[in-house]
Amino acid sequence: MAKPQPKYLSGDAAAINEFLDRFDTFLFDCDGVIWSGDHVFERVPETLELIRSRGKKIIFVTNNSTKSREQYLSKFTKLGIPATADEIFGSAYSSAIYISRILRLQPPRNKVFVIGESGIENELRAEGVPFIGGTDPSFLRDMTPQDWRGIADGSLLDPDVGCVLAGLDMHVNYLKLSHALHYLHRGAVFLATNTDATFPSNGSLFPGAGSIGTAPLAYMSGKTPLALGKPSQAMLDAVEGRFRLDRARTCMVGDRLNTDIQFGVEGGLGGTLAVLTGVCKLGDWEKEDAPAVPGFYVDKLSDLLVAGSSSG
Ligand SMILES: O=C(O)[C@H](O)[C@H](O)COP(=O)(O)O
Ligand SMILES: [Mg+2]
Repeated sequence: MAKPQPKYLSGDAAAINEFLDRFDTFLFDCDGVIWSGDHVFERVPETLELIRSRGKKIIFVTNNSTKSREQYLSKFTKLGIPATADEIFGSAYSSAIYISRILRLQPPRNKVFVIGESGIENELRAEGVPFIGGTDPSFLRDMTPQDWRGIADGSLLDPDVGCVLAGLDMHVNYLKLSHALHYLHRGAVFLATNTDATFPSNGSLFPGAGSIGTAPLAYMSGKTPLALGKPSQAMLDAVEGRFRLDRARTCMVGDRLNTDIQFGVEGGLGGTLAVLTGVCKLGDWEKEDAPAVPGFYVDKLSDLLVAGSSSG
């Protein structure tokens, strides 16, 4: 059976108006759609304003765990993109609420060992979840003979660690991974904020969270983490619960087939829009092993601007 073909919208004002009229809520991915690093794609702020002016709800759903909602709000503000902290739902937040409200680790083994940046730490702190590792400077160094011995005999390990959470860590090293491995050996729950293989930034691709922490730890421990970012339906359920989404009137906009588009398709959302400014390239969805096919696609997000402020 022929694969469904996504509808190309760029340059077609009537089709874009019809597309926008189908949805009340737009879930926007960030890296590769809104920006690439600190570079905001052309006319993205106007495009978001157009969508708001048509009475649509906007929610930013990012797998990037390096920032908390508050830290993202600062980035949006710094880059001149109107947004509120309430509209931001990141994988660091998704992971923190999963740990505090669903996993509910019981003391004393309720501490999290973090492979990741301050975004995870800030969201865990906001949920009252204790943690170690992460950006702690005492982990940003080479292994010493004491480390080898102390990790092996457990004297350097914290007995209260009951979970290892792995995200995008720009400072990962042998010491952190060694601690994480030994906590997993001791039965700690293995979670990942997301498993993206690459990270789109500065117009190119860099190592992603999945390649930095999650995959190496899974390989060395023989364990598979529970991933809490897109395409995880646990994240969509959390977004739905938080924002009272009508899935049929909701569209996921993203640059990656095996996170954003798969998230929307498996979640039964009314639509998915692929944007070709990030990871996904034209026709990737036609490949035999494509994880999902978007309903629509555009070359860049601002192509939606031809619609104009009033519906068709
Ligand atoms: O490696 C990562 O964590 C991802 O590449 C990055 O987070 C993607 O973020 P998103 O496109 O979901 O905003
Ligand atoms: Mg993206």
